[in-house]
Amino acid sequence: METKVLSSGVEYSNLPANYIRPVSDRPNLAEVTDCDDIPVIDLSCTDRTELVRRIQHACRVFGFFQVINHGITGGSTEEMLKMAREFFHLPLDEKLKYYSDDPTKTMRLSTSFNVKKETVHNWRDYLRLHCHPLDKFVPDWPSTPPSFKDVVSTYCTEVRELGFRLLKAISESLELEGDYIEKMLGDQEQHMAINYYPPCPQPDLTYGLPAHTDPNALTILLQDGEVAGLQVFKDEKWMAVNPHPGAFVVNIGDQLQALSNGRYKSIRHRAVVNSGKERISVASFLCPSNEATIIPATQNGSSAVYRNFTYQEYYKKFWSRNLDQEHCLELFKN
Ligand SMILES: O=C(O)CCC(=O)C(=O)O
Ligand SMILES: [Fe+2]
Repeated sequence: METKVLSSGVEYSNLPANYIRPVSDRPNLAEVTDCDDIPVIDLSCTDRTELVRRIQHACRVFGFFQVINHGITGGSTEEMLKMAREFFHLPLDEKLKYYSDDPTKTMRLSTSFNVKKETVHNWRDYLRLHCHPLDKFVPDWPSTPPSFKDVVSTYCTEVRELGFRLLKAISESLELEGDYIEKMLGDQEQHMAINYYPPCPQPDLTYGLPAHTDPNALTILLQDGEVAGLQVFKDEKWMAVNPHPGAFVVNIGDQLQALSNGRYKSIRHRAVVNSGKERISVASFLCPSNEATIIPATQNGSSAVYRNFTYQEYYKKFWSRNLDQEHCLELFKN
């Protein structure tokens, strides 16, 4: 690769060899169907029982859902996407000040997934930020574009609040006390991945992000309103989750799969790229505190599917592997 990141201004007419997947591991875009049935849940629903029932159904059957009327204004999400776009359009030298391939860094621009470990790269750049507590991390965030810190920290605060509302409803949907999950996860960390997928000369040969599950507790994804790319694995098929106006895509991460004792699933998903348009997505991850012990909530005398573990232990294992290996939770089974 000529430069460390893809968003360097270089236009590629062919996919560089180190992005080409083997034939057995390509996206088969012609076989992907549109997913019309990922639940769209209206959070302004005043019938709590009904709302919790919908969330329960979505988590059990899909592990994924979308939320609308979630209380975050369109202005805030538009600003967030605009900031993301402006950041990746900065001159290369300006961006490279933030570059690192060390996954332990709390703020870094990087590319692909884990450049030091992987053999085939992914057609993605990303800016990864730790976001909680904000006053600890914001000073280190990019100072260009000038309003980046303000816009992104406002967005982070709003998303965190939304995440806690969702965790409460998810707790209730598991027939646990409303604050059960929050208590178990401790002082939750919040990380953000601002993903930038440039137009790709041969999108059928590579991925933006290959199939993976999210290692954290809950993910709240803001998708580009115009350009699709997210796909979920459902009923043995890949399905496209096309952008829904004003919606966030929410998914259960590995920690909620473990905490729910496997009742809710952390579903495999991936991002594909396209030849015509850049795509942006902003993933906000709520993560247990490092010291939190994840204990499966068994029900009616059932036995625990997973052993107890700390998030620190899990996260270390997750980052030591490749993204496309078996589900990391398999290694924590009883
Ligand atoms: O870009 C997307 O739609 C998916 C991003 C994602 O799955 C992630 O950042 O973990
Ligand atoms: Fe993900």
